[in-house]
Amino acid sequence: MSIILKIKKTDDAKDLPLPAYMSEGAAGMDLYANVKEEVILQPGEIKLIPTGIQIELPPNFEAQIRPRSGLALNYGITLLNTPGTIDSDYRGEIKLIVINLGKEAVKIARGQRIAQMVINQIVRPTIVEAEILSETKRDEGGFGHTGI
Ligand SMILES: O=c1ccn([C@H]2C[C@H](O)[C@@H](COP(=O)(O)OP(=O)(O)OP(=O)(O)O)O2)c(=O)[nH]1
Repeated sequence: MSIILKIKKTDDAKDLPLPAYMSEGAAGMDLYANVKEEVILQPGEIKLIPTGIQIELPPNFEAQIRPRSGLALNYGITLLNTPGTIDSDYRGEIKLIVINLGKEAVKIARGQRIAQMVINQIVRPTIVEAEILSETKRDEGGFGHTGI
């Protein structure tokens, strides 16, 4: 399926590249850190890192912002709320809630590829309150009920 994703750079990010897919089959496009100068994240520290982009998704689509595995494995850098949800009616700058779960301080430079964004189609069902739900063999069993 091919859709259009409109991306607007914020005024302070005109020099950064547009997000891009880094390989032919990449699911996520990499997002850049729109920080004025280098930011240091101490172990355990959380910072809101702007990406310099605002987007317009078609209705019934969402964007998920996710960590990059290399940064997670090598530095313990991840997104606290992964996957972050970007709603189709959100027009603000996309920002990343970045946390350093590693043991060392980590530097984030301007223009660094800090996270990735995956576009998904979503289903918004009509919500119906019900007193009775259909019976199943599993019934209320869960949380390892079929064995570990
Ligand atoms: O990591 C994130 C998560 C969200 N957003 C933006 C886009 C999203 O559409 C909006 C609201 O996010 P969410 O629904 O997760 O936040 P909320 O805490 O439920 O706030 P709201 O009441 O504004 O929906 O904030 C980001 O830029 N980064």
